[in-house]
Amino acid sequence: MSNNDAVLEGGQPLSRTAGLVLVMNTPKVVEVSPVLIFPEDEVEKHVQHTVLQHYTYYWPSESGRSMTQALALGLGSMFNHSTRDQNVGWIRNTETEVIVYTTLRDIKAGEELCISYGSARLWFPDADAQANTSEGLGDDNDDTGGSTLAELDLSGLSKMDI
Ligand SMILES: C[S@@+](CC[C@H](N)C(=O)[O-])C[C@H]1O[C@@H](n2cnc3c(N)ncnc32)[C@H](O)[C@@H]1O
Repeated sequence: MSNNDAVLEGGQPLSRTAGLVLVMNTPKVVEVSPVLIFPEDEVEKHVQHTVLQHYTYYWPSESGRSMTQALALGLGSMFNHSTRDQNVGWIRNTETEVIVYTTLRDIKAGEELCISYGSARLWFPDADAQANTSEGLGDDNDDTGGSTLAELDLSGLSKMDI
């Protein structure tokens, strides 16, 4: 059993597709996902024409262009997005080629773990934003058109040793 087996399990959360649910109270690092990096030419020719585009993260490229993308292996591809209550932050480590996912607040066992896909427009109807509407909290993020997970600015976590 790996550490991840003890922390996360599959659930049926927000999107009614797969997601991740916490099985113990508030660990700090909930997942470290190695990444599979797609160079720019592969992104242009292949990735952006497939469902993989909905799972990949922007990854810094040698050329400085932003077309390089990375697929998180392990559980990193299974986090759903929350507009209302993101409880997990993430950050790339480009040296070790992993994405590290870290709790942002106390989280109880049984809660869904959600990251933010960033401020770009979402490419799916946001179940979390719709929940906001039903609670009278407004709905300003039910957009479509974006495609790739964007980076969250996590000051203070950028020097993690993982
Ligand atoms: C990175 S995957 C997350 C895992 C995905 N739920 C699955 O079953 O494979 C991104 C996809 O999850 C779904 N998703 C994530 N967050 C969502 C949300 N807040 N509302 C609705 N669908 C969501 C969308 O279909 C999106 O394309």
